[in-house]
Amino acid sequence: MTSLLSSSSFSSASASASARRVARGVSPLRGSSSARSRSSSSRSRSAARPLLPSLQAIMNSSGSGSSSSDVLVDMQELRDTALDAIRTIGYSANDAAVLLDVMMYAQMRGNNQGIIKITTNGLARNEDATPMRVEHDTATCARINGNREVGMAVLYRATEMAVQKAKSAGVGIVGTHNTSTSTGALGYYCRQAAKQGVICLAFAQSPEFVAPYGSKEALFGTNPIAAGFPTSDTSSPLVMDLATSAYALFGLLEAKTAGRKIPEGVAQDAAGRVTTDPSEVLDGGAIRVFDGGHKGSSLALLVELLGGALTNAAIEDKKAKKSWGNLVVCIDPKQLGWTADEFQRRVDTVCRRVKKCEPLPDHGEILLPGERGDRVEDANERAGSIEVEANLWKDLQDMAAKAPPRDSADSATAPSSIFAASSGGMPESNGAPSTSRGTGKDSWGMDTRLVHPTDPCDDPYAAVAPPLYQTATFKQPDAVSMGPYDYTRSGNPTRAQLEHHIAELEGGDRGFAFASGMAALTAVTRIVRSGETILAGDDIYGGTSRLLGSVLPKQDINVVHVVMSDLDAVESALNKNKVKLLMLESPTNPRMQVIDLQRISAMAKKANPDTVICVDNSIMAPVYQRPLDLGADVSMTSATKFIAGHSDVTAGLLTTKGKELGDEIYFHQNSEGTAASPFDCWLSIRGIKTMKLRMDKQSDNAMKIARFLEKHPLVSRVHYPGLETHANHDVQRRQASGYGSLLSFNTHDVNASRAICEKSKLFKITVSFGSVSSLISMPCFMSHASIPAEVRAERGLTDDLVRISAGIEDAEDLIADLKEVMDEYLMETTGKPADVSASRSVEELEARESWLLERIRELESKVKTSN
Ligand SMILES: N[C@@H](CCSC[C@H](N)C(=O)O)C(=O)O
Repeated sequence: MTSLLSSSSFSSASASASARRVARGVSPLRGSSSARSRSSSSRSRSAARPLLPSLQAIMNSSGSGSSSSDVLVDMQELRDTALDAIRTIGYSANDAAVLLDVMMYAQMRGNNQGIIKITTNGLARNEDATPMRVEHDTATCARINGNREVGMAVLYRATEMAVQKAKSAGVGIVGTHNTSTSTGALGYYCRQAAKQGVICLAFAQSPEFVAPYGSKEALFGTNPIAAGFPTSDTSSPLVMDLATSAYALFGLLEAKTAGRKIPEGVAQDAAGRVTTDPSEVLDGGAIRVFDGGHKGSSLALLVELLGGALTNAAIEDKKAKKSWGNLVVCIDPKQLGWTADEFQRRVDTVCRRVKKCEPLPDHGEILLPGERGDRVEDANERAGSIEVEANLWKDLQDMAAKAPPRDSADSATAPSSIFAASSGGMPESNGAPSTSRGTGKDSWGMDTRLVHPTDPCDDPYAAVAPPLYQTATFKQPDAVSMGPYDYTRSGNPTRAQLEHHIAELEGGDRGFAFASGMAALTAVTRIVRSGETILAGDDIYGGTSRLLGSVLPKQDINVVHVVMSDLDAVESALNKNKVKLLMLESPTNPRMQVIDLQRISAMAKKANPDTVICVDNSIMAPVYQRPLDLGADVSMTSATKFIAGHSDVTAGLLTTKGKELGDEIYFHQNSEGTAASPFDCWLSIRGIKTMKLRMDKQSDNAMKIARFLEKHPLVSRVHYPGLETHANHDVQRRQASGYGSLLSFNTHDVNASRAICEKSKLFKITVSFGSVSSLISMPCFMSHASIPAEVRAERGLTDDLVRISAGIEDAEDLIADLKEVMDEYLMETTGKPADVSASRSVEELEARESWLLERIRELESKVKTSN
């Protein structure tokens, strides 16, 4: 999948093309170079006053401190090594690719925001990070809570969203807050956006280092502003990127480390006197604004307001609060009446005129903003290699050597899209509910669409809460003609309201409400005739497994199971069998495998265009995933779960594409009397309105629980698509916009699992999921008990598996509840407290060992930082 922002001129493809021009490997360089002088000072150790951890780390970066030379590194090798090094920090393949792309932009241009961040702890992952969340979203604006995720990934996402909004609504304004790591060179984001044909402005607010004009006190960050303008050379927009400070913070740190002075007039000491001693600046002094006057101060204030006040970032005590903000503004020039070409030509004209201005006698060529960096980048690209400071390169290689083996996803050195669907290079069918919209009803976001369904019943009293038509029959106009409804089995206005709403939410042609999820799935199987074949996964809900294994074979329907996460196996099963119905779940119930819905749907249609693809979407629901957009023909969401949300309804909703399929499903719903009751529909209509609020909270809780479980010695494996360690974490990020409330885990000890379920106080032992209350179950004895034991064993579904559906309680209470029970069990069975490893199986010990190694790495990096 190509990202909206991934068309960088130094993407891995172009880098590898140039890389072919030089021999792989490194060679020492002689003589000086700007790259060398930029990086050499970072080798020295120095005890700076504690600043931001990443900046402190830069000062402490490894190396001998003796003289060294730069080395010439093949570009592709640098990218590969840097990517591996980033992976050791624990980022997902996609995040790692984003970070690499942002830093390589700087590295290639000789800017100090490059890969040194990797080896100097500048990308340290935050322990408390949870997935960033779009917490406010309209057609033109959005605000992202970075949830302490890495700054570059958050700003990347914000830029994607701003571009999308600008393309669909003319303007896109996206703010971010709650990140406290560097966003790298701001120009990167503006360039990527401008390559998409929009004007982009970016503002980054950061902690207190710069004094307002006339003041002693540091209040502003270096507060850069960047802008990108599309030009007629679409691969090379005009990009400007300027700090509003007179001197870069990094430069100050470098000067201190190297024992150098800083230029006169760029900074002041604690008393506000101009100083050239970097230590005095760092010791209670401040950097000055770039012009040392009120204009620079006004621009720094502008960034503080746009990047901080507007975005919900910290605006006081910023160093301690660690919530920095960014704002991205994208404007489609078409909004001012230009075609793309016309505007680009106008930008060219202005730039040409600037370039042609007669220089002052003592001034050489007039350069446009970014032109010097462009030239360095071009030269590096042409050479296919780049100078890297020797110690930095060694540190990077040492880190990379510890990277786990790559799988195919890890090999991508250009980022794929993160979450939001985009029109610029991402397939239209991305199943994550779109965050970019135009105007009008079709353009509304999910929160709005949940609350404002179209009313197909045209209620004469315009009741805000739709009426409940609790009636079995409807009086007819006369004995020989029929009104819109006659009998509730055949149709009911309350049901019609729900059916219409689910079709709107899933993006289908027709919706149906059934008495249960199983009734809905059974109706779908009615399209399969005797002798035809259904292909299904092997990790599937027990009820579906029973339908496929014990009901349909009685009608001579063939059922083939395949490991759905194995795409080769799926392809071969699709080619070997003429599949009439393909039944998928993603994530799967109960082991939370993520299935690539888009790829499998495409494979199925290629093998047989008549195959009907049905996805059980109950775990994600349309709030997080829209299977029809990913190529499915039918989507089923159990209304018992998140839709109704309060464990008080049993119902199942189907959405179909196309008239023929819809008519056939309706025929069976009516003929077999499997529709949902009006009251269940009414409760579901009511539940839908708060669904996203609930699901977001439940997902946050699930993530926190998953992270807790991951580290508990009683747990051998956690299955949750939100964890970076999940095999298909990236597929989940691509096809869905959340991770959901459901997770499962193994203990390899049925008694331990039982104790957890039975002794916890806040988790109710029940089947089902999606309730406001947290639920816990042992699938093999409960939801999946109908699958024969030998089939479960064959599928690797073990008795010790525990499934949790996180509710909306306080995460801290839920975790404390689990912790108490789990620690107690360990104590009782091993006589040792929870943090002492009990006698365990080889697999458990291996899992424990990797966890311990990970902890050691973390501690080592902390020690390195505080040295
Ligand atoms: N006794 C029921 C089990 C229902 S499980 C409900 C739900 N879909 C889940 O996954 O928990 C049965 O036999 O079907």
